Amino acid sequence: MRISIATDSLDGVASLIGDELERRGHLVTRYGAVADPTDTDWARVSADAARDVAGGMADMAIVACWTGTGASIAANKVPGIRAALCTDAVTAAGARTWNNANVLALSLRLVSAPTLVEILDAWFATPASTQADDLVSVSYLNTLDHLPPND
Ligand SMILES: O=C(CO)[C@H](O)[C@H](O)COP(=O)(O)O
Repeated sequence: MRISIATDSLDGVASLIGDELERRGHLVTRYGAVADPTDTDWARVSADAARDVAGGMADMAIVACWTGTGASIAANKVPGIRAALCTDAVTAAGARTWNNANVLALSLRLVSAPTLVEILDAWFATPASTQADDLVSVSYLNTLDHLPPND
């Protein structure tokens, strides 16, 4: 797969994300600190990676910051993106199954190297659900991109 990744620092597992993806045979595009250590704007670099997915230049993205919250919020601002902040493999599997998540957001504070491997194992092994109720929910989620606030 083509996977865009972004981090706002080189803390924790930041550098391992791209290395682990390449070890699994994915084609990785790097944004933010993992491309240039001085590029630390979590909002912009997360949106850059998410835009690759929305624009069809990447199949998925992984965005990370210290908490994971800013990275996930920024990615979710990009129309077409369903970013999920995951701290363990069970959450990652659920994000793929129920949310058809196309961006994985990570906390560099919370995710250790072994947990990163578990999360990636679950993320890539789990397809999106084809159950009718899940398809309805994800379809509704996609309409939210185009609704004015409060509608
Ligand atoms: O978690 C984050 C945003 O959600 C950032 O990684 C955090 O704010 C970065 O802090 P600093 O600029 O002090 O390194």
